[in-house]
Amino acid sequence: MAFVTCIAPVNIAVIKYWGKRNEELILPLNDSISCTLSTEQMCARTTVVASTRYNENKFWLNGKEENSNSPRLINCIKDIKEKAEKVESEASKLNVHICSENNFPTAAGLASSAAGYAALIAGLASLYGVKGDISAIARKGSGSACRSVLGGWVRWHKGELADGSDSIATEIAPASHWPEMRILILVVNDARKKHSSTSGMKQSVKTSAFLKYRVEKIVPERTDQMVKAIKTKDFETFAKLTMQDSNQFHSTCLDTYPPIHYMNDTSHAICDLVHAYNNIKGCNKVAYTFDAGPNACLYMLEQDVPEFFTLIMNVFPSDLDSVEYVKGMPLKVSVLSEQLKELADNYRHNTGALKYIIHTCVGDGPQVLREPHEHLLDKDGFPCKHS
Ligand SMILES: Nc1ncnc2c1ncn2[C@@H]1O[C@H](COP(=O)(O)OP(=O)(O)OP(=O)(O)O)[C@@H](O)[C@H]1O
Ligand SMILES: C[C@@](O)(CCOP(=O)(O)OP(=O)(O)O)CC(=O)O
Repeated sequence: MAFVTCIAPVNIAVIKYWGKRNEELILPLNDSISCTLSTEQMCARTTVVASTRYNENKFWLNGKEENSNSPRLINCIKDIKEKAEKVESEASKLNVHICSENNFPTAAGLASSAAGYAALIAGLASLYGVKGDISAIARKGSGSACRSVLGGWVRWHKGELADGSDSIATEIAPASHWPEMRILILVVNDARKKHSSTSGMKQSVKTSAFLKYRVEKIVPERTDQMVKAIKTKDFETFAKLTMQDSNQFHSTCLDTYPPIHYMNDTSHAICDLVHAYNNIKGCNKVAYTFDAGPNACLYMLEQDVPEFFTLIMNVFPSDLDSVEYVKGMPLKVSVLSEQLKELADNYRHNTGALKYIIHTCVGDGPQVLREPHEHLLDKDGFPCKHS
């Protein structure tokens, strides 16, 4: 029995995917662009094993057995096996046991499905010796997952073909291209969200005329501008486009009937604080973006992190000790100017408005882990006691 364990990253879109033209093949209405986050802080870890001894596929997620017959999982396994047959992989004829864990909240609008399906498909591809593009298969698990099979800055092309074979992800620039880029995730709520992205976007496609306008008129131009801003490392433009696109995505949700609200009062307060801070600094130093949940993902350059982090700590005080409140890469505090102290006083929230903060950076795509102790399945193919 060959075991493969793979870790895969989260990605956060700066041009959002919202709306499908084909539900089954998961084909989007528009191109989208994302940044892959480092797996050092947030990742899905998945172990896969194939054996003649298994009479069915099995799947465990975060220690609990899940349905292994969901159409998305079945489609992904079928597609990767078809590719594996072409390279005459013997293992591809067998059933598989899959065990996965996320080291961050699942289904809370922090892209767990993206990291999870990327880890699964990258793991199966390694098990079966499949080479070449795997983004089109990951896409069938969850649309945004196709962007997590690559590192750095990634574009998911909507594609034109009816079979979806050209709806794939490609790299705009590797993680090393913009090494100063940092990401602060402000976790407002890490509970499972009420409206899934899948059902939310379906309702938007059905009812929002604004979505049609966004897809036809706004995104094509904005995507080109975003590619240029990333390639030239133009933070000012990158930040403006990122915030505008997040706002437009959430406006589309509001234009959906019945309306969908993913952001809450704390999320809106974070937007206001970012704009007030940028205003004081005289340029865009920080950009926010929100996925299908209230949690803020803030992009900024390394040199600006200490000051903005100090401002956040003043605006959103916490009872937690610093290890619990601030996770990920180390963070330094700095001295605030009188003007920023006044800003903090004006925006101060009650203790506990933010649950915690994750500090991370741009990272690479999925990686296969070689050490046996890193597997989540034991020698018989069942979850290890510690997992
Ligand atoms: N590690 C994983 N392996 C396989 N599937 C996973 C994994 N993590 C999450 N999923 C699947 O993704 C579902 C959650 O997806 P959902 O889109 O609701 O939330 P999210 O991905 O965290 O948020 P969003 O896509 O809005 O950022 C889970 O219920 C599960 O089916
Ligand atoms: C708001 C988003 O995060 C939506 C992600 O949607 P999903 O990829 O989770 O949806 P499905 O394809 O139905 O699985 C924006 C984005 O990541 O581009």
